[in-house]
Amino acid sequence: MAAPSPTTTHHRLLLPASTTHRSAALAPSALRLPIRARTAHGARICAAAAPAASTASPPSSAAVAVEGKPTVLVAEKLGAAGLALLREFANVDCSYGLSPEELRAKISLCDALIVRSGTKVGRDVFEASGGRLRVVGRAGVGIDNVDLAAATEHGCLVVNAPTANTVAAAEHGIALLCGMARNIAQADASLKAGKWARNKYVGVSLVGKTLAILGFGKVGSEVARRAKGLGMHVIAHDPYASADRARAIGVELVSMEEAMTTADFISLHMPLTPATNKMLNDEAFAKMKKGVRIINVARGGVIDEDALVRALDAGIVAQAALDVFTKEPPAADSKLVLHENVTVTPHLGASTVEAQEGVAIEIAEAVTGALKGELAASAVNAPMVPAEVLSELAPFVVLAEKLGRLAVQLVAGGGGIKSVKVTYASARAPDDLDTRLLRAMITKGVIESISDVFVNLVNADFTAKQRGIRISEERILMDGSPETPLDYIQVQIANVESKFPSAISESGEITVEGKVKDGVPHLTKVGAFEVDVSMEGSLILCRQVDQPGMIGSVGSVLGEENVNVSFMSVGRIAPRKRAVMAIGVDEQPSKATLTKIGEIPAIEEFVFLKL
Ligand SMILES: NC(=O)c1ccc[n+]([C@@H]2O[C@H](COP(=O)([O-])OP(=O)(O)OC[C@H]3O[C@@H](n4cnc5c(N)ncnc54)[C@H](O)[C@@H]3O)[C@@H](O)[C@H]2O)c1
Ligand SMILES: O=C(O)[C@H](O)COP(=O)(O)O
Repeated sequence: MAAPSPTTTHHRLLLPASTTHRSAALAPSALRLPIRARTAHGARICAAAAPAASTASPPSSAAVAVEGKPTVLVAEKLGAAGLALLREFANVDCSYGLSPEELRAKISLCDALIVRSGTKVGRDVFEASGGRLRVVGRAGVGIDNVDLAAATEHGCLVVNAPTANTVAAAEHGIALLCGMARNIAQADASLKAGKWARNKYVGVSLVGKTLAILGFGKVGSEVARRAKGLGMHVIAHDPYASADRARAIGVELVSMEEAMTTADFISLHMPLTPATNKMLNDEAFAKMKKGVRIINVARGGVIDEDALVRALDAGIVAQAALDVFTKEPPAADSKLVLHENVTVTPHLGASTVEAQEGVAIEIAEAVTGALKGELAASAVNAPMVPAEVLSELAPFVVLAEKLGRLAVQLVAGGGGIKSVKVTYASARAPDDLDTRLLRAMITKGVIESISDVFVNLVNADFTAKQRGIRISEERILMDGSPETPLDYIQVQIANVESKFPSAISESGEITVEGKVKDGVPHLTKVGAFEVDVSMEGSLILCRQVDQPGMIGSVGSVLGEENVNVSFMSVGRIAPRKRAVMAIGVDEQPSKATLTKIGEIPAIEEFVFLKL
């Protein structure tokens, strides 16, 4: 029998560069998420080689880049405390005000990018990064300036800083509300222009008026609390908010219709999404009470700005106070900005000293954590797996990837895989076992073995779908203690031929099964044959006639080439019939040695696999 050529894999590290040894996969560091790719830290980092930043930039702080450290490009102003945190871990290149071309040119030298709302991180940026960019940190809440789909497709994690600027944005909303009601900005400008126009700037009172909050999230609820303190009647519309939470603040959740028709003031606090884009349009303004006043510290795009100008001109909207615009900065001749009944600020909602320090720390922690391979609590394009779940699943994560890699190496030809079925056997109730990470790792094991695509938790599902591979999951409820999350994991690949036909189960799929024993992943089943080998190093699977001396024959062929056998296990259907022998080896045997094994008369088929 001709020896099969050793199967090569494209395994890339899941682990930080400091834990590159294979056995480290079982160390606590293995808990770290497979976010980072291609260990960019091996790559040469030289900010000086990057194109010069625009003249608006401060001197590059990564001028003395340390080799082996990741590079973080900070493209917009970030608080000092955040920069200090970043510098402890990475080469930090502060290049503010880059043009899109400059950003594209620089990005292939960066492992992470930090932006605020002023930098568009589109598909072009991910494409230009050449796969090196692993994390985009949005130093703020709104992520509408980041192409999340493109980030996901490129396996790039996007994290934001969701909490640190909440109060600042709410305070700015209240400032705009009060300032608008009392014409503060207009009166200030008028007095400075030498006028004393007391009659012109008579305001309206807030007490007893109805404020409708659209988007009752973090900022919306903080605005509500403060508005209640001003004696306003506060209602809110948010299809996803809990009525209990609203009630606790003394706010009634209402329909969009009711909010539109009853409010004296409307304050916007929803994210910009396809669903909220131009939510306030001609139709919405037509429903509003004549003389309504609008505050927007959310995103300009949630208002149809031309429709707002029409509503202002028609007197439907008495006044508007706007911090955000569809296009920022807006055109110098913007009718909306120049409208006498409109008060504007240049996107200052998050701009307090305190909020910016907080945001900088929040995003620096999220980005460095992600670069270290940890799951970020503020990830916006990856499923969140709580730390305790991650900790107990750690050895199963390793097992899952190895089973995926093993199963795919058993496929004759490697391509043409359409369906992978994963079975999790556990004593836990289905809703008590989070399998997303395991599924991602099996996908990684399968796809990285047959392609050059890098797979991580961010892009696993997308990559499988893109390659037309359906990953289905099934649960088997076992008797026993739910203490251990899983008894075994089985991976099956259907409708393919195998280069080791004994791996095909009775139901016709390539089947491998594994368990974790003492924290170490073990292969426990191949096809219908039960084996038990630790999944380390490489593996030779032989199917032979069950007869004395087989272990010795194979062992001595390996011994002749000084290949160390780490484990050996024989699974058989019945004595003296067929058996499958699984042999773990520390070194890769040469082709000649594999040929010799194939020539042992009782050996009917065999395969060499990398784990
Ligand atoms: N001007 C600024 O500087 C500034 C500062 C912070 C936040 N923001 C903006 O404010 C937005 C809200 O921030 P947050 O921290 O409160 O976010 P959040 O996620 O806590 O709240 C957003 C709320 O909007 C709701 N929502 C979604 N779709 C909706 C719809 N169609 N109608 C009504 N409500 C809807 C969500 O259910 C959620 O409760 C951000 O997305 C950001 O764009 C602006
Ligand atoms: O979404 C946000 O967090 C705010 O709009 C703040 O944006 P900024 O970071 O550009 O000030």
